[in-house]
Amino acid sequence: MPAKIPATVVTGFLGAGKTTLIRHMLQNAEGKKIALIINEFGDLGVDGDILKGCGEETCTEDDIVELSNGCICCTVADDFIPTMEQLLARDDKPDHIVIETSGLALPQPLVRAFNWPGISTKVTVDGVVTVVDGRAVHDGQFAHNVAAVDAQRAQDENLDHETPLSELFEDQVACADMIVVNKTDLLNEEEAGALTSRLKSESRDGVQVVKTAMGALPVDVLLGQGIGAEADLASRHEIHHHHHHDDEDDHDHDHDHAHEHGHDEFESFIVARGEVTDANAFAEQVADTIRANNILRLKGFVAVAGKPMRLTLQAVGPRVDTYFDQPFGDAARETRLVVIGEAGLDHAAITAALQK
Ligand SMILES: Nc1nc2c(ncn2[C@@H]2O[C@H](COP(=O)(O)OP(=O)(O)OP(=O)(O)O)[C@@H](O)[C@H]2O)c(=O)[nH]1
Repeated sequence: MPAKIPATVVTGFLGAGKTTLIRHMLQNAEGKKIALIINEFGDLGVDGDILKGCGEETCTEDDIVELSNGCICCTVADDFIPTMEQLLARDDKPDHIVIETSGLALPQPLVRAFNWPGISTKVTVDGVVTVVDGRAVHDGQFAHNVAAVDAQRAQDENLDHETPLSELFEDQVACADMIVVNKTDLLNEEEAGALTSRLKSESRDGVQVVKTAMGALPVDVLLGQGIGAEADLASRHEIHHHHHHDDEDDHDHDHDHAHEHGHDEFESFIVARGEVTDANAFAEQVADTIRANNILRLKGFVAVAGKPMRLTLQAVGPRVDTYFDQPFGDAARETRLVVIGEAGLDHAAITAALQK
């Protein structure tokens, strides 16, 4: 059976920076063929035009599909599923599918749609990325232009118009596998750090919170999370429960000290080593290293003593997946891992921890 095509769901309020982030991703796709499904919201197809205008080989007009029948979570069966089926029936299959939801759709019903027969065997949810307007959320407004969000809500009778924005926001956070705090150019270092800690405490365990401006995140950080969110719906509460975070003082302790004002840079480096004796123990060792060093992604191949096959290792946050993929053949039996994180990673400590 061919491998399932990974699909990333990008959610976040109007104006949070979803289109900006996706555009940056398409322009830096590094040869990945990405198909986009955009859920425009009864408007002029602006996002689609912006993205089609990006002029990259990797995003021809054919690769962009627009849904315009309103809120994606209300029209899953009529609109989203057929669109997805068409995309999957093409000869020229994408390497990755990115779905931009209109700002108000709850991601949960969309994720659930991936369990649909005919879809579930071909696609899997790679991860849900929630983009937040750092400035607006810090200020307790959630969106830059609250009036515009309200107007958007009023346009669609399918949408519940009563739920406060704060609760919709919490639903988006609860469903996220990665939270992108965008617009850090409008926050100072301390504000960005406080917001990051707050979002970490409000999201599920292991969810990554990354800061950026103009959505400028490496494709490797955004895509390839391999979460399989459709199988894990129960943990993504749709119904909002109030959590009390009265531990304001704690914020100082897990404060993320940004190394510079404005947006963070990312870096990656390679750690090589010889064979490992025990695959499971090594996976634990990798998870510990990730936790101790704030690593976003770690992936590569591992040589395990006595095994002719190489072990593929993929980690997103502390979640480490491994599988034997193919024989080493004539290739050197060595372990090579790529470590990705925000700039300032402790190369020496990480290398030592992985070479132990
Ligand atoms: N200052 C600042 N502005 C940004 C940043 N990212 C995006 N913007 C601007 O914010 C506005 C909204 O960005 P979009 O990417 O269109 O936001 P969106 O989430 O796609 O919004 P909709 O498609 O309208 O739901 C645009 O004018 C962007 O140029 C950022 O990091 N900093």
